[in-house]
Parts: sequence; structure tokens; C-alpha cells
Amino acid sequence: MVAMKFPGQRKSKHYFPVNARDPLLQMAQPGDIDTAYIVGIDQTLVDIEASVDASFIDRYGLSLGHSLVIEDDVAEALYRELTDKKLITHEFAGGTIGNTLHNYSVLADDRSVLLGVMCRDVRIGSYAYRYLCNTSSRTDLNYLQGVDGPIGRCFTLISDNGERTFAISPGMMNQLRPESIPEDVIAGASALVLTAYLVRCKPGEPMREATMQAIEYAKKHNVPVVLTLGTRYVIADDPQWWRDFLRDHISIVAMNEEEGQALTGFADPLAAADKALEWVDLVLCTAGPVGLYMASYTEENGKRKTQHPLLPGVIPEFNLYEFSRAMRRADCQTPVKIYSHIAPYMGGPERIMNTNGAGDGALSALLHDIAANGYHRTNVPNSSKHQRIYLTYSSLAQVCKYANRVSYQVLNQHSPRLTRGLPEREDSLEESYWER
Ligand SMILES: Nc1ncnc2c1ncn2[C@@H]1O[C@H](COP(=O)(O)OP(=O)(O)OP(=O)(O)O)[C@@H](O)[C@H]1O
Ligand SMILES: Nc1nc2c(ncn2[C@@H]2O[C@H](CO)[C@@H](O)[C@H]2O)c(=O)[nH]1
Repeated sequence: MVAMKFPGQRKSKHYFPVNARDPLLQMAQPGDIDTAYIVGIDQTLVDIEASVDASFIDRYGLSLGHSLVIEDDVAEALYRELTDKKLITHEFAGGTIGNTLHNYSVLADDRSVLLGVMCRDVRIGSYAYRYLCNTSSRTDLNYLQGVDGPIGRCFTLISDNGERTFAISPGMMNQLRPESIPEDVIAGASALVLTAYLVRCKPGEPMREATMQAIEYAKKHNVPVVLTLGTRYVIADDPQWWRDFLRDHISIVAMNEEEGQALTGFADPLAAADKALEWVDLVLCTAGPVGLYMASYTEENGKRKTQHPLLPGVIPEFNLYEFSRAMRRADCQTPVKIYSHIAPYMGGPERIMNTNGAGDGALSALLHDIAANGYHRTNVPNSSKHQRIYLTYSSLAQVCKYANRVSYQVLNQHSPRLTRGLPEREDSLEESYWER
């Protein structure tokens, strides 16, 4: 069996995946090597990207920056106008969790499992076909539930100012049934990944129940549940409902600063991340050109001081213990909160191709680190790294670096799905660095 690619070396200057050289790992018998994987649920969607003017958004009853579900007749009219005027620029496999799992599999060179629907009979050239062709071969699609109808379409409408507006034509994307959630697949996963979009379905559509079924299995088998928040409007509809949902079901939340504000009332991403720790164990909050923040818990006795400069913020010197590894609060005897921040990698790309999926990319990196921890724990259980039950393999500071690096990679390409893994050697580092 091939070993999973590990997230990075213990060196702070750069962050990229390399094969683990842990001698203990090499001693393990091949039969002992167990794989770690991530499972997620998504609405199976293709992104149909087009550049439009403001009047287009108004004409179809959409709302700028929002992701709205549209009726079939509106979708047909909209699609016809886009094709007639030749406005469609790209068509990709999409869906926020599909993207995240694909990116995870590309980064880890390892298995992820996608749960959702797929057309029972796939026609060559159809959107379903395109979805399958544009998903990593390491993403296991064998558990998809067959449906007799189309997958969803996500019209990704880019305005002159670069703002994206999503119009979702759902097709059969919300027809995933609770019986289609395999308990053993959830039980063996390092994490279950969900999006807030999953609970946005019409009465009678089973997606929400299927999601709740997966959450129930994850809780039963102590698998951390990860939620990414979608857009701020989904949260702003009923912030208290979401706070309760996080408190009751979620270990890890990923959001951008706007979603963070809708959830917590705090516009400052560090304040929002800190507030969210009331409900969950680990927070990833991306903040566009400001970079990203992470917040979590660790054991008082095991906390580690940073060697980086201390940073100012709503919590002074908040990054003091960022060299600590994240833990679930319930696994700490004396939990202490830890925080970290990182500015965009290399100051951000010279030219941003597309910010679509930059946040999802950051989440894939975090998931890779979590799965690497599960992999290492299974294969080297006596390692000092597992004296406590940690959530991440690396320190919060290191995970921030990795997440940030992956976001940069997504910003540098057009599609939200990585076309390849990170380079083994960063061009930005001088030759002597590699000669150690
Ligand atoms: N304008 C920018 N300049 C530099 N870096 C950026 C910029 N926008 C985004 N980034 C990088 O990408 C990361 C994620 O960006 P952002 O906060 O925009 O994600 P998001 O809104 O969740 O994206 P999406 O919902 O499309 O996945 C940031 O943490 C930062 O590292
Ligand atoms: N699952 C899901 N993904 C969405 C929705 N709206 C937008 N996205 C995805 O969000 C991604 C960008 O983060 C795009 O690739 C879209 O496909 C939705 O309602 N559900």
C-alpha cells in the first residue's frame, strides 16, 4: 500500500508536502499500514461561469454576492441567454465540498469519499460526465446514489467588479436519502465534511435528513464533523439556529470574515474566531487580503510558545502559543485557547485569476493535516505525538502556513479545483535552502 503524502517538514520557512521519512513508519509492516481518509457530502453541481453586467443579475431576480436557488423555468431562460450571447467562459465540476475533497485528494495523493447523487445513466459529454471527468481519481465515487435525472448546475456570474453571484438550478442534487449514507465509511473517516448549503432544500427533499444521518453516525464513532459556512446570507437568515447547530453537532468550522460576522456579530475575524470557540473546537477564518486566522484549544501542560513576533489584535499577543497542536476541548483536562494568523503567501499573487474556492482550498489543507494525524496515530500509536489526543498533526502556526499556501495556488489558477499538487520545491526559496 502506498503511504499518504505528508503535509510538510518541521521547518517554518516553507510548507509543502513531502513523503514522511519517519523511521518508525518505515519499520511498520506493510499490512499494518492503514489509510486515513476524509468523507464529505455535497450537492453534485457543475459550475457554469459567465461574465455578466449588473442588469443581468436584476433581471433574473438574483442578488449580488448571494447564492440563490432558482426555479427550472428561470434556469432555462438564464441558460438560453448565456448561450445565445456566448457569455459562458468556463464549465467546471463544482460544489463547495466536492471541490474541497478533490483538493484534499490532490494534496494528500490519497483517498477521499464523496457522498451525493449521480445520474444513473451518464451520457458522454453531459454535465454529469464532465463532473466525473473533472474529479480526482483519488476521490472515491463508488458510494454516490444513482438518480434518474440531472445533477445540479451552479451559474457562477461574475460582475464587472469581480463579485460572484451564484444561481443554483438544483436538478436532483438534493435527492440524497439517509439510507444512502454508509455507516462504516463514516466510522472509519478522519473527518466528515459538510456545508451549510446542505440544509437549504425544499420540504420533501431528503438531503437535510441524509446530512443529519451522517452527523449521527459521526457522533457515534467520535469522528469530528467539519462545517463550511457557504455564504453570509445563508447564515444571516437565522444566526441563532446556526450557533445552536454548531454547538450541538460541529467540531470544526471554516468561514470567511463575512460569514464570521453573520454568525457572531463580530466583523473582526479574530474576534469572530474567538467567539466561535464557544461552540466548536477549531476555527478557520479566512479574510481575503488580510490572510487567515485559526483558533483552537490545547492542553495547558502541552502548550508551546511561538518563535514568531507576537502580534497585536483584539486579543493582544494572541499568537503566543501558536506552536501548539490543536485539541478538541473535551480531550483537554485544562483547555487553553490558542490562536494564529498568517498574511497572504508572498503578499498574494501578482494577478488573481479567480478568488473562487480560495477558502475551500485552505480547508483542504487543514483536512490534510487532520488526516495525516489519524494516519500517523494508526501506524505509530506509541509515538510521543499521540500521548494526548490531538486533532492536528502540526501546530496551529504550521497549519496556517499550509492553508495559506494552498489558497495562493487556487488564486493563481482559474478553476476552484487544483489541477496539480503543490511544487516539491518552492521557486521562491534560494538554492542553498535545499542543500541542507
Ligand atoms: N485579494 C487577495 N490578496 C491576497 N490574498 C488573498 C486575496 N484574496 C484571498 N486571498 C488568500 O486566499 C485566502 C482565502 O480567501 P477568502 O477569504 O477570499 O476566501 P473565501 O471568501 O472563503 O473564498 P471561497 O468562498 O471562494 O472559497 C486568504 O486567506 C488569503 O490567503
Ligand atoms: N454544495 C453547494 N455548493 C455551492 C452552492 N452555491 C455555490 N456553491 C459552490 O461554491 C464553490 C465556491 O466556493 C463553487 O464551486 C460553487 O459550486 C450551493 O448551494 N451548494
